[in-house]
Amino acid sequence: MWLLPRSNNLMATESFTILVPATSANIGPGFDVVGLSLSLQLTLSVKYPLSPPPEYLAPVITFSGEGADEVPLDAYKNLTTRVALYVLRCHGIPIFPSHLAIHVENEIPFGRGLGSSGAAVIAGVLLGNELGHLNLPKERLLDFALMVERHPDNVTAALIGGFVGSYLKELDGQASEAASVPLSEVLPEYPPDAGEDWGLNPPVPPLGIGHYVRFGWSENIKAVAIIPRFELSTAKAREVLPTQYSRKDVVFNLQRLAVLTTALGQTPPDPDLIYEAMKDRIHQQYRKTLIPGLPEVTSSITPATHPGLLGICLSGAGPTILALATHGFEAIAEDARSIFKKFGIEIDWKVLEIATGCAVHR
Ligand SMILES: Nc1ncnc2c1ncn2[C@@H]1O[C@H](COP(=O)(O)OP(=O)(O)OP(=O)(O)O)[C@@H](O)[C@H]1O
Ligand SMILES: N[C@@H](CCO)C(=O)O
Repeated sequence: MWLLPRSNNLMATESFTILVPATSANIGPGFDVVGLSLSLQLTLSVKYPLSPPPEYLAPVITFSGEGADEVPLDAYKNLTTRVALYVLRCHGIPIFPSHLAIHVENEIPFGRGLGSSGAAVIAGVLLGNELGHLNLPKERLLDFALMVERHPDNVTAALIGGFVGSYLKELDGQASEAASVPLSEVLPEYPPDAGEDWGLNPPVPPLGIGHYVRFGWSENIKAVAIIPRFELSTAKAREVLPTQYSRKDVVFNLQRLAVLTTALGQTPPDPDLIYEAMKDRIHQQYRKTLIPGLPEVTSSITPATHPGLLGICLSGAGPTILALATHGFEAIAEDARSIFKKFGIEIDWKVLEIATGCAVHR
């Protein structure tokens, strides 16, 4: 019988790749309700030895692409690994495997309304699920994601893929108490050598927080992402929103959203129906103070002036503008560039496909 030398055993590694798409939330009237997965990816390549050397080594993260110059590489500060640790700790696993190496390649710009944080959260939930061999179903993965990112639109679309609508279940007393724990407690920044307190009693998510459905999507429709070269945090873009709305404005959005969820699945898509159905009165008008040029871009670029355009709106919390179109992409984007330029804002633009949801490859 041949025995493998010990050094070969040390080389045996567990490795897998996690892929999560960008997302655009709201699509006009569906504030905190609908999301669309887009063909920009967050990719994690994960590796660790099956028989590590005896001395524990904390995870090493390397990062390339969008956000590389600002993202924390300490696993106890990085959003993705903190979420993974939260999932592990909820299952009684206090630490990452020793000698864990994670390389991140990121195409999703930070703080632009393209779901970078939602993708990071879903990547973290999937990472925890894989490292802990937890085998959690999608519904449970969503519960964990919703404990961290409390609006369901981005994370659900990143998890499920396509054009997705979701709602949060009203929770009973005890469950809603667990779900209302401050984020700082869900994701404490425990240093690797904290010793005694590994925080093994984090608030476990209540079961079945989020519920979703995927709508149809006409394959002729592409998304033009017009991306201003500045960041706007979701937190800041939510602070400017009112806490109460008039019945008129709520009905305005509900009417449009009801039409939009079916209209975007029809072939050929109808620009007259969709352009009006992508208008909003719940969030965009309040965010214009943070995004100079927003109303000018959304009102000047129409199906009449730009053949191929179906509708135009703020992507997520902004500042990216999302134009849905069947053709004429360059004219839409370049005219948006000229308008933004008048407000001193430079942009980049990309034509994106509607993507499938997240995936794990072993
Ligand atoms: N891949 C990542 N790894 C770690 N942290 C990330 C990653 N992507 C985003 N983040 C964190 O999320 C922050 C951006 O989140 P924010 O919610 O403000 O914007 P967004 O998710 O890009 O936009 P929106 O939610 O409107 O689509 C970044 O500044 C960074 O702290
Ligand atoms: N629905 C959220 C999306 C942010 O990612 C918002 O508009 O604030």
